[in-house]
Amino acid sequence: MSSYGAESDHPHGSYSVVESFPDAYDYGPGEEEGALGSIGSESKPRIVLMGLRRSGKSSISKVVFHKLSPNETLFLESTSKVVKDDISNSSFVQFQIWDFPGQIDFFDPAFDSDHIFGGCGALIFVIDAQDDYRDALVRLHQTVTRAYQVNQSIKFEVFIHKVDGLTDDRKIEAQRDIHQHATEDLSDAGLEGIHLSFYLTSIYDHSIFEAFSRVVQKLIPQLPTLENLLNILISNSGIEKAFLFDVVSKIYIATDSSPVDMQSYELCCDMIDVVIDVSCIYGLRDDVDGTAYDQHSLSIIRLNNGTILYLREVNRFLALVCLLREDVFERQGLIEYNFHCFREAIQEVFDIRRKAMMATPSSASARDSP
Ligand SMILES: Nc1nc2c(ncn2[C@@H]2O[C@H](COP(=O)(O)OP(=O)(O)OP(=O)(O)O)[C@@H](O)[C@H]2O)c(=O)[nH]1
Repeated sequence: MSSYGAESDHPHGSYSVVESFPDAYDYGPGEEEGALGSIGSESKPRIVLMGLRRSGKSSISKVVFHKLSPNETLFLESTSKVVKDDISNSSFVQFQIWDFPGQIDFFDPAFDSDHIFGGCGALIFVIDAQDDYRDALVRLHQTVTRAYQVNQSIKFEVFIHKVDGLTDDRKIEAQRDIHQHATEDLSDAGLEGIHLSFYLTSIYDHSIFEAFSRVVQKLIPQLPTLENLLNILISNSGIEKAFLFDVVSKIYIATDSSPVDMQSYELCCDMIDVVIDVSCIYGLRDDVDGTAYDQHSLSIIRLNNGTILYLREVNRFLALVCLLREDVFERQGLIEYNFHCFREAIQEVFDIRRKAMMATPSSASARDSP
C-alpha cells in the first residue's frame, strides 16, 4: 500500500501560488476557507524556506505537504520564482510556506526584506550536508542577520539536510561543525542574542516530518495548553506516549512532555498511513460521498512486543495516536472515557480560538473581503 497520492489528489492542501520574482512581493490578501472560517492569507503565520541552490528546499515542501514521493524529487526543476504555498490542512496548522530560489540576492533592490521578513514566523535555512557547506554557512549568516534586523521575533531553524548519505558519525560531526561555525559567526558579529535551532533531516525517512513538526509547533500559540491536556490524558490512562497529529501532513502539532523517540514517531506515522489506506480501500461506500478519515475513524493495532497502537479521531483534521502496554489496555473503558474528556477539551480550545478570531478586526476584514 502506498501512502503517496498524486499531487492533485491532495484533499486539503492548495498549491501553486507561483509568482514571478520580484513581483512576488506584492500580493493582496487572499481568502482561505479553513475549519475556523475564512482566514486571509496575509494573516497566516509564514514559514520561509531559504538556502543555496539544490539544497533541497522545494523537495522538503513537496514531500511534507504534497505527498510527493522522495524519488520523484529527483526530477524537480530548479525554482526560479518565489513559490507561495497556502497550507490549510488543519485548523491548527494553517500557514504559508514561501520557497525562495537558491540564487536570491539580498542586495537586489527588488528584494523587499521588510515585507518578506516582517510577517515571517519561522525561517528555515536548508544546508546540503552532502556538499561542501562553507558557502552555505556564509549565506546562513547573511540571511539571519538581515532577517533579524527586520524582525527580532523570527524563529531561526537550520535543517542540516540530505543526511541519508552520511554515516552516524559524520552526521554528528556535521551538526557539531555547522552549529559551532554558525554560532561563532553570530557572536563575532555581536549577535549572541540570536538563537538558532538545528535539525538533521532527510526526505527519505521520517526526520523531515519530525523536524517540520517541531518548527510548526513553535508557531502554535495553544501549544502549552495542548501539551498539558495530553499530559493529563496519559497520566490518567497509563498511556506511554501520545501525539496529536495533523492527519494529512503527518505533522504532530503537540505531544506530551516525555521525550520523543524517532521510533515511536515513525510507528505512529505508519499507523496513520495504514488506517487511511485501509479505509480508502475497504471503508468507502460507493453510494455515499465520504472520506477515508471521519468521526468513525478508530484503530487498535497490537504489536508482537506487547505494545498497542491506538488511534482515535479528534476532529476532521486531527487524530490522537498513542502507544501503550497491552496490560494497560485491559482498562479500555477508562481510556475511552478519558479520551472523550480530552476531545471535549480540544473542542473548547478550538471554540476559544474561533471566538477570538471573530473578535479581531483583521480577521473580520479578511472574512468580509470579496
Ligand atoms: N539524498 C537526498 N537528496 C535530496 C534530499 N532532499 C532533496 N534531495 C535532492 O536534491 C536535489 C535538489 O532538490 P530541490 O528541492 O530542487 O532543491 P532546491 O533547494 O529547491 O533548489 P533550487 O530550486 O535550485 O533553489 C533533488 O535532486 C532532490 O532529489 C534528501 O533528503 N536526500
